[in-house]
Amino acid sequence: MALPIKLNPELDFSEFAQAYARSGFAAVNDVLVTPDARRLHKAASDWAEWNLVALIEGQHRDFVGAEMDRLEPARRAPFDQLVLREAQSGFGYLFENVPLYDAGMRERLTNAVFKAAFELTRSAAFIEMGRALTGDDAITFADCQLTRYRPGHFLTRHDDGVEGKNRSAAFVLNLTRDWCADYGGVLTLLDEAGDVRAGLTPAFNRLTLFKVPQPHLVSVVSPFAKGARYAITGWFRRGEEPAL
Ligand SMILES: O=C(O)CCC(=O)C(=O)O
Ligand SMILES: [Fe+2]
Repeated sequence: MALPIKLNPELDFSEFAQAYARSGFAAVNDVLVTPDARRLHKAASDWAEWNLVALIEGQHRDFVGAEMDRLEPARRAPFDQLVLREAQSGFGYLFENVPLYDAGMRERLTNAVFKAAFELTRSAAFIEMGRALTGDDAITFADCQLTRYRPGHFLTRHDDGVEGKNRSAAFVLNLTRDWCADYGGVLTLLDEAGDVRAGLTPAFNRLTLFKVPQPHLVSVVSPFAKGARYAITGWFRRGEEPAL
């Protein structure tokens, strides 16, 4: 069992709650105790068993990331074409993940640090933080995944509103180091006209929270990005937690 991963006890959420109420989003720096954020970043950057997830012909698909990396270019190209076609036609994505919530709930997380991160998102302190930041006392639980975006990965415009999921707010606990906007992977919030309301460049140990539904995207990671964009992304949800 790894040590727990803890929220920074020095944070006062009230000023962020005001920003959230005013603009529908807020960014909280240093959200985790720093050594815990470092531990999580190290576990993610050492991890070799990522799923590659993509939307293909309207279906969510999961692949073994390491196997996809080993494909010869001629065999990989048709896959990439399908992924790009999806993005052209409206909604598409390509990135890697560890399904923290789905695997955690089934007790299938093998990595002790990821398990500690899952436990954090199950804790009363985490749900309390969601309530305090959003002002939504109806929040009862959170679900999430760990994600890695490498060059060429993206998530096109969508609003996170899914019938029956009761999502109050989306959160992105960013764990990316040594990044800048030029590298892409920017969480981009849009207005109704499609103009950019806010661009949140990946930053280590920063939590971004935004109201659902709200149009947003993760910009494509550039070919010259160094390293990868790591984040735990998920939702604070209302009501009864669905059975597995
Ligand atoms: O990683 C992010 O910044 C946002 C991810 C997102 O929008 C989603 O998973 O729905
Ligand atoms: Fe989203």
